[in-house]
Amino acid sequence: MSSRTSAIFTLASVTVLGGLVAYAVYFDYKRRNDTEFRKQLKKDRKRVTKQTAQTQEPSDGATIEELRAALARVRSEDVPASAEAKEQYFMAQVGMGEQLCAQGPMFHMPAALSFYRALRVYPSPVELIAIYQSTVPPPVFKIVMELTNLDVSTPSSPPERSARTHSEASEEDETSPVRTGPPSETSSQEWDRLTDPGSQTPAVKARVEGYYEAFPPKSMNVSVLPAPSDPTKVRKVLVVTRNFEAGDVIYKEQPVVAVLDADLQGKEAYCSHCLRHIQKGMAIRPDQDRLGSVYCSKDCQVKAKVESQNLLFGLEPVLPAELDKGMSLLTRPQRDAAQAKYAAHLKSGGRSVPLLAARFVAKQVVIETAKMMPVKTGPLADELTAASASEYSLYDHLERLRFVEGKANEEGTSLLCDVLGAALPGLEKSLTEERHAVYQGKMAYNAIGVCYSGGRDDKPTPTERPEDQEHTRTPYGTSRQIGSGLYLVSSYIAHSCDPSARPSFSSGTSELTLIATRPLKEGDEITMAYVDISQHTEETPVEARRRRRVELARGWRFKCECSRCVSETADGHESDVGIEKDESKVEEVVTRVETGSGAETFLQDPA
Ligand SMILES: C[S@@+](CC[C@H](N)C(=O)[O-])C[C@H]1O[C@@H](n2cnc3c(N)ncnc32)[C@H](O)[C@@H]1O
Repeated sequence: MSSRTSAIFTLASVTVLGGLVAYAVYFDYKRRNDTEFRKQLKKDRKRVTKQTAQTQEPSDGATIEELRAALARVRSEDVPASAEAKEQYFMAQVGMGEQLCAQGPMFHMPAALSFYRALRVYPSPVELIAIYQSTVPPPVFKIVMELTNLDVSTPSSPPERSARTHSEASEEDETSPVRTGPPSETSSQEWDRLTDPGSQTPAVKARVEGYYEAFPPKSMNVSVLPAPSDPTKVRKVLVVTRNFEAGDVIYKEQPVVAVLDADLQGKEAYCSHCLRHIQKGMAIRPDQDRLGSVYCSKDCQVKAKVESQNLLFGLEPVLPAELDKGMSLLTRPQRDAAQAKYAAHLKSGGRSVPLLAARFVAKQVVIETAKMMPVKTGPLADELTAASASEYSLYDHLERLRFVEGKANEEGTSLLCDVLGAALPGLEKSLTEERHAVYQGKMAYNAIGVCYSGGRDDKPTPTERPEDQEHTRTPYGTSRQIGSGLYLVSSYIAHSCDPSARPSFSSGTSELTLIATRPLKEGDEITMAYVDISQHTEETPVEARRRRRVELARGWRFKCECSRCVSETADGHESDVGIEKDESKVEEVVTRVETGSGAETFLQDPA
């Protein structure tokens, strides 16, 4: 390969990878939810096909060496084993291929590779080749066929389905595989049927229905079940799957992301990663850290860096050296400037939710990037290998969580997008203002306060109005917490003023230990107190009840219906708590797939 071609490939591969990761994080969401987006894709595809046909462009001049190298790479990749995983992989690869095609001739090779990967797992390859033939731009289709030919003719080829694909295809179609002109309407419809997960094929349905079989893991002794009071089955409760005595540990859970409270950032008292208390003089402070993070150990420093800190606030390459090839040096000034602005924005806001959401986005990117690397190395190798093997992504987990819509923040989204795009061009496409608002809404609604050893009593008194203050779920009171985290399983625990369990942070870190507060029988619901439910010395019982109910209404926008409130309010002392009905919701797509209904049946009202 000439040095010029090689340089173009380096640039393209970095951009393409950024685009692919962005795809993995965002594109699937759009394709599932947004018909306009799908229409636009179809238009882009037609436009590119037409342009290509008019210019009679050859197939990008991929040499046999380049094709061989590409084929070897694809062959070395694992193919998912289960039918569901194959379907998911298929849809992801076709989606990537479509997106890459729409970006023009420079992306024909990576586009063809995506379509070729999809072909390897599709149960009816002949049918798929026929569809490719009429829907994929001819130069891309030509590369797909060249790869297929090469696969069949190369002796070391493993006995994969692609060989069958080619021979069957040859038998069926002896004419030139390349047709010109835009795809027909019929083929577009076929394409949409195949690639639209909303079409609810049996495998997609099984995957959706199987989610709460696989999650939470059986070892955690809990299950997520439809709330008995909800006929739509969209509302969920967490129940124990075996008996427990009062004081027993039900499970332990690590946060997906956690942050220190803003006033503790930059101090040397707590670890910015695991939130552990740090003895005086023992903090590890990296040379350059825009947020002033400190760590209790080298291990925490490295984990934080890999999970999100480098992407958001560091200047080291985001990709492995063989892919980065010096690109990170070129993008360094732009990255530096974007991060400085974003860090200043976060510091001036002084809130936890934007940082929790940014860390969540970064962690998704890290996992999706790792999925594209055949070998996982480094401090998160085990976690990344498990995440890659799992049928469900972080996105699947977050998508199902309840939330209250937050306000979009144009500046925050644009600054975070600048950081992402400067680190990996194309990545900025993974976030829109609307998605960012949903991420933040979910963090705000589900985060649990981390508090151990009685908590602290030096938190500055908030200056915002009570309804504007950040609330986390904690029976110890937000003012005592040192930080907060998003816990995927514990997010399903409902509130009760007479809870059956309590979160404990007895390890002195952000690891949550759930303890039974009374004997629990298999199938009993787990509840915890989201707020301080004790009666303070200066309060009457009625005042204490009103305080906790108002706090719940302000923070989580629901009117508490726990058994204690129901029995206590039966005395006629219920006063207005500032809300009439539950304002929380799940995303439309969740209701749609879980109830098997159309969007019009989306229920925002509580059961
Ligand atoms: C963090 S989620 C808990 C899981 C949720 N039930 C679900 O369906 O995914 C909190 C939501 O559960 C419901 N909820 C929890 N505790 C409640 C209570 N004591 N009274 C009424 N609704 C409650 C409210 O809809 C609230 O918005």
